[in-house]
Amino acid sequence: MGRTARKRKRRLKYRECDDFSLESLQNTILLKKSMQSLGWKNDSKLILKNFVSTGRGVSSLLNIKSNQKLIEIPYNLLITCANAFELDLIQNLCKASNKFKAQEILAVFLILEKHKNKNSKWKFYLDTLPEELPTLPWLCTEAEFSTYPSYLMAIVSKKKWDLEIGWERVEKSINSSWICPCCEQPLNRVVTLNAFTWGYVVVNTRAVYVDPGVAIKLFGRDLSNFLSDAPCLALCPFLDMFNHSAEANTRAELICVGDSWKYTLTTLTSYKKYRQIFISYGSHDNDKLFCEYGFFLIHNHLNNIRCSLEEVLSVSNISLNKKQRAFIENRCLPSDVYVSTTGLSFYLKALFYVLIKPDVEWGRVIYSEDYSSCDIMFMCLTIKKILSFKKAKFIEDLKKLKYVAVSKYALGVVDYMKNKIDLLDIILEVLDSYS
Ligand SMILES: C[S@@+](CC[C@H](N)C(=O)[O-])C[C@H]1O[C@@H](n2cnc3c(N)ncnc32)[C@H](O)[C@@H]1O
Repeated sequence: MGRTARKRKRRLKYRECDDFSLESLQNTILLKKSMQSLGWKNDSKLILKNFVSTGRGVSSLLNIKSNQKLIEIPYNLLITCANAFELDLIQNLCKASNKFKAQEILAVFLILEKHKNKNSKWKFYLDTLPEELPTLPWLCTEAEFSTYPSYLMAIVSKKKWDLEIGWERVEKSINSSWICPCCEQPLNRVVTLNAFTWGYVVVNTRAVYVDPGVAIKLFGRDLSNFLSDAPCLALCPFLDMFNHSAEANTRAELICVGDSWKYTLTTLTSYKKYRQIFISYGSHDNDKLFCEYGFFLIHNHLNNIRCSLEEVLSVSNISLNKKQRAFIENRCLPSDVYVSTTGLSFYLKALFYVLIKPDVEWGRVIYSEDYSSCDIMFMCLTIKKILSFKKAKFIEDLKKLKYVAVSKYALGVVDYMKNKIDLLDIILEVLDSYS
């Protein structure tokens, strides 16, 4: 082993030593005890730890094998819309308004239960929820948002808009004469914008998907009069402590054992004891991870840079004839058009081929990926031009953003943009080796 490798190993060892157990915290003790009293069995000997690399997460006192059940949570420990509809206040809210989204209802439920403090039966869980919000790019100020690069703005604006519309709906439905039953304050002093943002973000970053058919069957009531979407979200104590890795592979299932339902997670990846156990939140690139969960991975093999048909056309100086346009539209070629560290995507190559060979039968070469080295060279050179333009634009966007970024959310975007520029550099290097 060389000196650099030895140093790296020492540094890694040191970092692992910095991880520390959270098992002696009152919150962890209460969480585990309460869950066990409600039927949870910690068969995999899972423990909570703070990891230098990710913050709070999960590891085990045992080696975990591939295909092993990691955790099995009884359904009665899940917080679903059904729990929310047990509260009179939530029923009144629904009667006073158009339909809500499941995420909005769960957000209000969390606020009301947290506000009850000791009187909430969910205190054991609520006490484990972070106060601080993750670095979600849609929580920035309007001034910061207006300086986001246009491609990010397009992804983030829908999330920002959904939160704003959700709050508008909730705020409008709260009657100013309603009083909180536990403290007799006006309800609109308890359900505030800040509190709603917290609840909404908790649901966004921690909820799991449950089959809405099962959720409705177990509740015994149809919720379609109150909800505009399906009641498919649930908060799952302890299970929401696992962090994500692009390398992890997990299977999540809602299963019925005897007459009781359980939410189970099985890992298809093995883990050594005491090491962090990751799960997969889905096959997400950094854009998706950042927008939905407020973090991104420095190395994520699913990362890519999207290219639009217009960019390809303008840089290659080609105009399309009718036959080419029809082929591109019918086969939806521009839908999955990107370049990554493994090169050009299937559809990007196909798109190029249709552009540069206007008069041939395209199907055979495209579907067998039988491109000539000359075609590949042209594709790589053109893409390099597009990426160089993008890089210059990102650097310019970054400068503008740095100038106005104050909140941790916009500063998170600054880091995110730097990572995106690094990705462009890596892809440009990869393309150099092809051309
Ligand atoms: C379901 S929670 C996971 C547990 C969380 N770390 C905690 O302490 O409560 C999801 C949040 O964890 C964080 N997270 C998950 N995976 C991560 C990772 N690989 N790196 C950094 N943060 C991560 C993000 O803030 C995300 O919004």
